[in-house]
Amino acid sequence: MDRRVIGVETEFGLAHRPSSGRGLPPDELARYLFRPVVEYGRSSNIFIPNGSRLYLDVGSHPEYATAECADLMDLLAADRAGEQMMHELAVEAERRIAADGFDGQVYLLKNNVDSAGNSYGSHENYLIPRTTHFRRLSGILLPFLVTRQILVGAGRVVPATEDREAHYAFSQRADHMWEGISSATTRSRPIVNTRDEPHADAAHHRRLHVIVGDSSMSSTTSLLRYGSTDLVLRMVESGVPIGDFELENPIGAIRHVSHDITGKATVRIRGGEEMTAVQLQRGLLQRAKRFVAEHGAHHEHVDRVLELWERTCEAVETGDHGLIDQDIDWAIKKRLVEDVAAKHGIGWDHPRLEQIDMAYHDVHPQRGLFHLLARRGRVSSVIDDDAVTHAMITPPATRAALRGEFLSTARAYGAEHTVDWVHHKLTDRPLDTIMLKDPFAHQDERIEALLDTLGDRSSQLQEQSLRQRRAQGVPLALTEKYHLTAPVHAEPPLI
Ligand SMILES: Nc1ncnc2c1ncn2[C@@H]1O[C@H](COP(=O)(O)OP(=O)(O)OP(=O)(O)O)[C@@H](O)[C@H]1O
Ligand SMILES: [Mg+2]
Repeated sequence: MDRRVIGVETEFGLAHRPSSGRGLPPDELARYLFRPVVEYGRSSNIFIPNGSRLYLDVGSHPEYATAECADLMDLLAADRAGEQMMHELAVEAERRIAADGFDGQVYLLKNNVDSAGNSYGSHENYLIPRTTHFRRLSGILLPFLVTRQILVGAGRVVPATEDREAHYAFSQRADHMWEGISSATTRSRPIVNTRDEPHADAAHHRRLHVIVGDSSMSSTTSLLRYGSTDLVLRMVESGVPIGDFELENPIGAIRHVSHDITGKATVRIRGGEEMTAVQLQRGLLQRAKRFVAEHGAHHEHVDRVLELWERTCEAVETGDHGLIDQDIDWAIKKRLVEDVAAKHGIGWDHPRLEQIDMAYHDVHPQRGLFHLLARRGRVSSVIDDDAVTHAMITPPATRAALRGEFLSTARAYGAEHTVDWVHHKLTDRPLDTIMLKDPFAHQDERIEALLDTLGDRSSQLQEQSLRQRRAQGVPLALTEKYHLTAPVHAEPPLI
């Protein structure tokens, strides 16, 4: 596929720490957090003007699903916009909690395990052609994903268990995966989910749902994560020979690899050969480089992706993690934790280090340790703050742009409406439900015509500036794009 849309869903960890006593129970806290969302959309499961979805499931992990993005930089900005959005909701929740006579701070963590060992996800969605041979896809994709954690894992301080000392692992999610490929997401936690819900024209496309990833704090890590996976998919789709890396036991392998930070752990390829994760990744990287040399780069960041991929393999292989400790989440956090351990003369089993691990993922721009390192210039970045602010209120140039425009316009006119990834409906015109099955199409005459039924948009709608939107008194992502300049149904003139 020449172009691909990608979207990422992130579930966040949530906690309340009052100055004394126990915090609010998780479900109550989640309800506080989502109150502005419910006030905005009368539901805790809504689409918002930047084209994304905010969602509170039965549990208490708020979820943000980015809009479908056709450009990697848009995806990274949309992902970071979700963090910023969650932060603004947390600030508002703290204010409301205080107004109700409680105190304490609200913590939102972009990680994948809480202190009780529960896991929550960061799911990737890739548009793929329906013609992709699923057996071939899984034969290459599974080994890639099982070992991808050495490139883009978020790192984890693992406390001691009966049979293992405390140590540092590549991944947060690895221990929580139970199956290679399956159609269930929650019960069996597969690495790749095959539920067939393409949110596109089912005759031509599928949506590949990757469940295995750790959430990324570093945008450089994100670039490598989505960029390398996209390249592997392109190779599969184009049918070039990639070699046989199929694993004998993917679930055994994913844990084994995660817990050996030396990178020496081997996995068995079906048929007998043993390989380290680095050897396997290097094998795929060599093929990806050859593929790019032969077919050309399909976007401007391909060289950077390949360079990061290579450098990270090198760092794991040589043990010289300094090569990537500004770029790759597990290595950035490992260095941070090691610095603290050295300063205080404590070992991996010290609870303080688990706290540092958690605090790395705190989305609070002042309190979070990743953000602290960013302010000190200790980590690299591939997107800037303005792009993130922009992405909070602006959909990417895909079908999401139509979704955002539809929502913002209907809201300005006070017209009841419903949208999802594909459907657009004004409640009082149910027969005109519009389906947008092409995720790339960001213009559509049917949407324009439907919105025209609401009024003369060019004379009646005024777009709000960023400053005006910030002054609306709600989290930025939930502000109105348009202001209605004149009443729509004017009184009939008096004769
Ligand atoms: N055609 C598509 N191809 C790839 N990704 C898509 C496509 N359409 C939408 N997406 C992305 O897929 C994700 C869907 O998120 P959503 O949480 O709604 O789905 P889900 O995980 O299947 O549902 P749930 O979380 O309710 O189980 C979003 O990030 C969105 O941008
Ligand atoms: Mg989801």
